[in-house]
Amino acid sequence: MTSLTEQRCKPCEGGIAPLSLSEAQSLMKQLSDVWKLAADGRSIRAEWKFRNFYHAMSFVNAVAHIANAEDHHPDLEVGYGYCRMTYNTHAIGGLSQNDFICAAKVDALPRT
Ligand SMILES: C[C@H](O)[C@H](O)[C@H]1CNC2=NC(N)=NC(=O)C2=N1
Repeated sequence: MTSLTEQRCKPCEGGIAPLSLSEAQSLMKQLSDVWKLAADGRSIRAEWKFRNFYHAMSFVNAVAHIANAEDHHPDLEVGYGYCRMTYNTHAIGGLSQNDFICAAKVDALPRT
């Protein structure tokens, strides 16, 4: 199995089925415990705490780099000392492999 961090997102503009709940549950095993699968299986969500605003923004900038490189973009809430992040694939109204690839790459970022 190729690890998620070694995979690249594929452009998605619809036309594929979202991952089933059991497919999503299986991919969750490759992510860190910070990621939670929504009860409806349509998104994944994580929250981190940081020392201050600057550290949160530094993390979010690294996430922006991943989003740009993969052309797949999280929904973000960021403020003093925290960041909350949701991935889903808007084009299909649910989860795709792209969401898990990006979440794994976020997991691999250094944390300060
Ligand atoms: C072609 C390109 O992959 C799409 O426009 C992308 C861009 N980023 C995206 N990000 C997310 N989260 N969902 C999408 O459906 C999506 N679509």
